[in-house]
Amino acid sequence: MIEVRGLSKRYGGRTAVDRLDFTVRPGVVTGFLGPNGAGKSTTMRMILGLDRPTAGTALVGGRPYRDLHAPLRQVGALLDAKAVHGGRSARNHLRCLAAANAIPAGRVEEVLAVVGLTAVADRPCRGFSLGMGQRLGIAAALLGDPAVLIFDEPVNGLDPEGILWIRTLMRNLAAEGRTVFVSSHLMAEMALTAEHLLVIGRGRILADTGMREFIEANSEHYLRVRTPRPDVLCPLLARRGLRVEREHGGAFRVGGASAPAVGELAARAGVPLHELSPVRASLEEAFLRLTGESVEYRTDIPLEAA
Ligand SMILES: Nc1ncnc2c1ncn2[C@@H]1O[C@H](COP(=O)(O)OP(=O)(O)OP(=O)(O)O)[C@@H](O)[C@H]1O
Repeated sequence: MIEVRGLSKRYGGRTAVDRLDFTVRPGVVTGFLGPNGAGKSTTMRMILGLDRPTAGTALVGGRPYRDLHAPLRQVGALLDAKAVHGGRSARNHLRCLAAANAIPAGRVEEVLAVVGLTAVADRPCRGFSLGMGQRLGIAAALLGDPAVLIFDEPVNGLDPEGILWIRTLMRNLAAEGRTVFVSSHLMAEMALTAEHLLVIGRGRILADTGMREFIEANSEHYLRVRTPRPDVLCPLLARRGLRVEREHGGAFRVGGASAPAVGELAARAGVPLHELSPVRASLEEAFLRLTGESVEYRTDIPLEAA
């Protein structure tokens, strides 16, 4: 379990993390989602004792990180996969970490097998691809068989096979009863991986909710309607209490009605329809709406044109 209370971090006059309160529970993958610069890495670094909070506390298994007796056995983290000495082999890198943390050498072979690096374990890490580097970072995180795992943007730059592998691994680790806390700025990826969701924007928590609840609350259904006679159809729909909004490109967005109902209404009024399609707003749109005010670096391109 990770417990964060009133956690804040200021850099000079700038607040990176602003009085965060949340709990990350075991047994599920918890996604930590926010746009660039939202404060995800800073929060994770404070949980891991790498940054000192300006205020508040972060506890791992009931203690601050610096008070853990055998940190690598209690919490494993993937922060920066490139933080490995390039001349060293994967096996040697993991053996050094194991020796420094009183972890049996046999565990190195186990984690190499889990991440699929056994065949290349004696090659120097400098020749590793991005995906292999991520796998090595994850092997190091798993080395102490910890109950808590923290992954900062683990799928960044990976190919679809690597993404699928990490997603499955995280879900399996959670199914074993571990606490799995993973950051991302990609809503669609999180929707496939996490069961619980923490959304952060400008250092503040914007949502702390089950993924299913988030999807249900934010997956808006509507119909996209195109007609050469909007002057007839739109007032007809509005009179029935339906929400009608004009979209870019001349189509209309109709909420609160089924496609057959709108089709029959149009037919009875003799209005031709050029399009009548059910649409489900993407989770990415819901995420952008939620964090829209908190994005640090924005362009002024409207959502639908982007
Ligand atoms: N060492 C530092 N000194 C000054 N400002 C910092 C430092 N580290 C982070 N910041 C600032 O704190 C804010 C939060 O940064 P952080 O890296 O935690 O965000 P993030 O959500 O992890 O973003 P990203 O997805 O881009 O990694 C940003 O405005 C960043 O510029």
